[in-house]
Amino acid sequence: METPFYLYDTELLRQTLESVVNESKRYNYKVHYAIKANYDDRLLAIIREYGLGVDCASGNEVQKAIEAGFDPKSIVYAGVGKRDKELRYAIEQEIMAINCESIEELLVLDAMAAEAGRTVEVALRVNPDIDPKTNHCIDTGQADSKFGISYEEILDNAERIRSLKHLRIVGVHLHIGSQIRELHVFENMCQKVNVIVENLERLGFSFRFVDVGGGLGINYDMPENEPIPNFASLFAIVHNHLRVGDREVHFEFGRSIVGECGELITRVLFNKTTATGRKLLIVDASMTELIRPALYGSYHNIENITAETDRTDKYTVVGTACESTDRFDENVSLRRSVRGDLLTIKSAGAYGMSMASRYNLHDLPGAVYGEDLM
Ligand SMILES: Cc1ncc(COP(=O)(O)O)c(C=O)c1O
Ligand SMILES: N[C@@H](CCCC[NH3+])C(=O)O
Repeated sequence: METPFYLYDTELLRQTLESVVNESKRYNYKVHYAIKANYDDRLLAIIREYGLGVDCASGNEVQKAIEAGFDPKSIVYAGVGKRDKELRYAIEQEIMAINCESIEELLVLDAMAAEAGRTVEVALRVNPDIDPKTNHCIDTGQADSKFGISYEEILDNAERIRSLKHLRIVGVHLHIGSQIRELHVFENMCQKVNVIVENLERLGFSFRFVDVGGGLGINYDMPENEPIPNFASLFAIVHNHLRVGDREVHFEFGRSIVGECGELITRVLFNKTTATGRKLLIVDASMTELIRPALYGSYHNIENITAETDRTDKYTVVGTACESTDRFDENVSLRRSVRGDLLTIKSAGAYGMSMASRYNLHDLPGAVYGEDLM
């Protein structure tokens, strides 16, 4: 296989899915997979075997999930800016719920549902105003965020929302952010959700489910120490703090399902030293295969997997794209690396391939699956 390529440990994916399914069963929680994290066909086929639903962020993602064999009734669709054709497609497919993120979207959807002669099941995506203590680039539930409708705006419009004849408001949805490692944040989230749900039900809403989103973080620093994320702890927090009544509880995990099972394999092209003395290791991958370091300053653990020496050097690992932020890490200690060596960039299964681009007309990377190597 030509480098760079993604290598997926399908056995680890299966173990991760087993863990999330077994832990969620204890409380009867329903788990959706956030397909934006990685929509590779082979991975989707495995995820489907474990009975997860799908959380989508575009009409094309809904279509992909349906083509991959997921039951439309197990698909939810959120997004601040759904185009008319995407809303119409979701109505047609009769998915589990369209998660609306503005009052205007609710009004437009109601009119479209009327036109289609349907009643559409909807969840209100609430912005709970919570600091998820993660990288600010990937938080989604603070007051000023573009995501969700503020609780106050829902209260002000409660009557109007309830009067929409072609929508059945069946759920409350929220997602406070991604790569959350401080799990106590979810405790605050549950307390806010309790107030929101109970007050809205007092106003006459009746919710079949509460969807608390995804966000469970993975261990980018030391992936070997924690290959499977701690679903049990998150579920226990939600169990202890969310007042559920007879409502279903749904989750939407992306990174925690596929993050650790993928790595990006890249080859060293050149060594060079800048005039300031910085040792650059130029590899054949770039931000076009894995944009997270360039986009958010995110850290991924890197290792030289073919070096023949144990002596190390400090490198700045940079990619081939014509952008100065195209670097994977700075001042990283690696076994002494020469042209032709292979490096692995770890924990790249989520938001790696799915965010790849063809900038500089780069080819998209291929994929290799562990189960084919046995
Ligand atoms: C609405 C929604 N649900 C689920 C997810 C999945 O999040 P994560 O990959 O952090 O589990 C995201 C992405 O952050 C999202 O925006
Ligand atoms: N793509 C992001 C997270 C955003 C997830 C979707 N809201 C990442 O790589 O961390």
